[in-house]
Amino acid sequence: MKNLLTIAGSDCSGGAGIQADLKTFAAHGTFGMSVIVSVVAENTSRVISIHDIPSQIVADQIDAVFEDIAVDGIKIGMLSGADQMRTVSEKLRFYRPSGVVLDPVMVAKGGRALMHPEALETLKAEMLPQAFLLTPNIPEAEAITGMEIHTVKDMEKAAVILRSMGPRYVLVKGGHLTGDAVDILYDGKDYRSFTTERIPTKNTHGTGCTLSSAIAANLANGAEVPEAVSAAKEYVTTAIRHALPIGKGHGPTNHFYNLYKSGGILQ
Ligand SMILES: Nc1ncnc2c1ncn2[C@@H]1O[C@H](COP(=O)(O)OP(=O)(O)OP(=O)(O)O)[C@@H](O)[C@H]1O
Ligand SMILES: Cc1ncc(CO)c(N)n1
Repeated sequence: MKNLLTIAGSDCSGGAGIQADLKTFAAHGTFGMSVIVSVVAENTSRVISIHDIPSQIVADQIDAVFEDIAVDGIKIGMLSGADQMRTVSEKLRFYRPSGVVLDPVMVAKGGRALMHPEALETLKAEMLPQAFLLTPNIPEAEAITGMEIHTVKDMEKAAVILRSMGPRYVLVKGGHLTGDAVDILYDGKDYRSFTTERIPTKNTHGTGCTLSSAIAANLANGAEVPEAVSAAKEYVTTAIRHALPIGKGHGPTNHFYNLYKSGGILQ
């Protein structure tokens, strides 16, 4: 069994962040571990408050994992500020894990910032060069590149700019456009698009976290990048199709349907 680590924020309502990542890891038959960078008091409707864990405790959590357990795959999600980014970046340079999937989380579905806007330059300088695969959604890709994205062609242009900032692969997610849900993967040479029909639902809390964790798990389980993305896209689509209508806002993705499908749950 492979060991997967998520470095991200905690969503107490269970739909996004660390909680979505650990559920996704388990559904992929991997052993999930977590380094909590921020505790977010949030639910399907709103973010109430954000408490950043002190940098030393973030660093200690990373040491605790790496000094003891082989890390086969890693996903990085919400990093609220420049301090958190510098701490994580320093530890990545020290431990040099391979296959870092970086989801540059900036804003929650309800609109509240999960990353301080002043940290954008640190994200670019410290984090992007360490990413094997970067998975921005449209607003994140716009913020990092400074360009507007309205079409799949724009997504391709943004992917080129993003890749020039360091990551080996870029996956621009099209969840925020209209029409089919199209994601674009760029490897420096070719584009590959991953397309599914848009599911008419408001229950999309945690889709990005689910997708990036599924990619990290698939990579650790031995898939090549296009196959890892393709299988993760299928995973998140199933998780959205069966998303749970719980809470008053954007309900969470459903990991259990994927488990039923894979035979991981016997009934
Ligand atoms: N309504 C939908 N139907 C089908 N697929 C969707 C839908 N919404 C998003 N997706 C897909 O879900 C994945 C996550 O994309 P999205 O753009 O929603 O990420 P995100 O905004 O980072 O999510 P998060 O809310 O976790 O921050 C992508 O593969 C995207 O194409
Ligand atoms: C902790 C956390 N990470 C990521 C997201 C984005 O979905 C969220 N809402 N909360």
